[in-house]
Amino acid sequence: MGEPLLRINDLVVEFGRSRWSRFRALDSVSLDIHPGETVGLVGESGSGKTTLGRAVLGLAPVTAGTVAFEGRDITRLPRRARRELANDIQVVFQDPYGSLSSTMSVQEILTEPLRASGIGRSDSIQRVRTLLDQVGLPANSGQRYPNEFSGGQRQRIAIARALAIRPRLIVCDEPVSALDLSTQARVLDLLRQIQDDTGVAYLFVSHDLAVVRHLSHRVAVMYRGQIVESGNASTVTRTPSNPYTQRLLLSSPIPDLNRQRERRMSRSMLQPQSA
Ligand SMILES: Nc1ncnc2c1ncn2[C@@H]1O[C@H](COP(=O)(O)OP(=O)(O)OP(=O)(O)O)[C@@H](O)[C@H]1O
Repeated sequence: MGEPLLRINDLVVEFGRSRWSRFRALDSVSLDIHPGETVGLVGESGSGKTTLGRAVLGLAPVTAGTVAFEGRDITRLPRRARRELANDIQVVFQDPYGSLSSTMSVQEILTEPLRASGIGRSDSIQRVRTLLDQVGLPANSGQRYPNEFSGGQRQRIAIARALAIRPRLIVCDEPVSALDLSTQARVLDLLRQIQDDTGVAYLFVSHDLAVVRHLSHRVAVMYRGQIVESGNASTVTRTPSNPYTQRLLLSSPIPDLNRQRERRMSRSMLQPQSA
């Protein structure tokens, strides 16, 4: 494997002002992500997954360690350099309802990052068309507003926005956990399709081992701010060696999302797919 796209090295994040109230949310975390790779990050609530994603985005108070993107230290970038980095690193959040402005049309939502990166009006219009097509939304979606779409469709809009300026890495923080199972599977398939087409890498945060297995090449398991196990996605999610991962697996047995979806579809005999 060549050079990693992202290298997280011995990262420490602490919250709290005083020495006595300080809480270590990340404790010497190291993780690499390679171009075009999906690394799933699992762990129970409070284990530090979101904090790690936020640290990559420059949104967490890093006490020690480094985050490097394509070999460049991005741990503590000044605001302007961080804004420029948004061309390369984007994010998709969990909540497809709260993460999109309700007063902006889809066209405006998708044009905003294009304009911010200096892309002209006619190129933007063309790019929005391509993005809508890429995420499987109708061509006339641009004139509509987020509240006119379902949760799955909104998440497609959020994915289109993240893709707008062709990032190399997307931090996906629980991007499907607000969606029902069959919609989850379709959005995950979309993320994989986009990765095949564009070579984007994902840091995929989820508490759900089934979701992570569905999409990831490698999986890292977090427990109390540390990565306790990492490796090939199938090995970690089927035959984990760490006792904590084994407990996690027992507490959330993994259904096969595709098989569930097939069962559901054969039951409902192909209702229109709106997600
Ligand atoms: N801004 C903050 N100030 C203080 N503590 C915080 C802050 N953000 C996170 N924490 C703490 O850091 C720990 C890790 O939180 P984090 O949100 O990263 O966990 P998580 O694994 O993503 O959990 P969940 O699956 O519930 O989202 C938790 O104990 C949390 O309370």
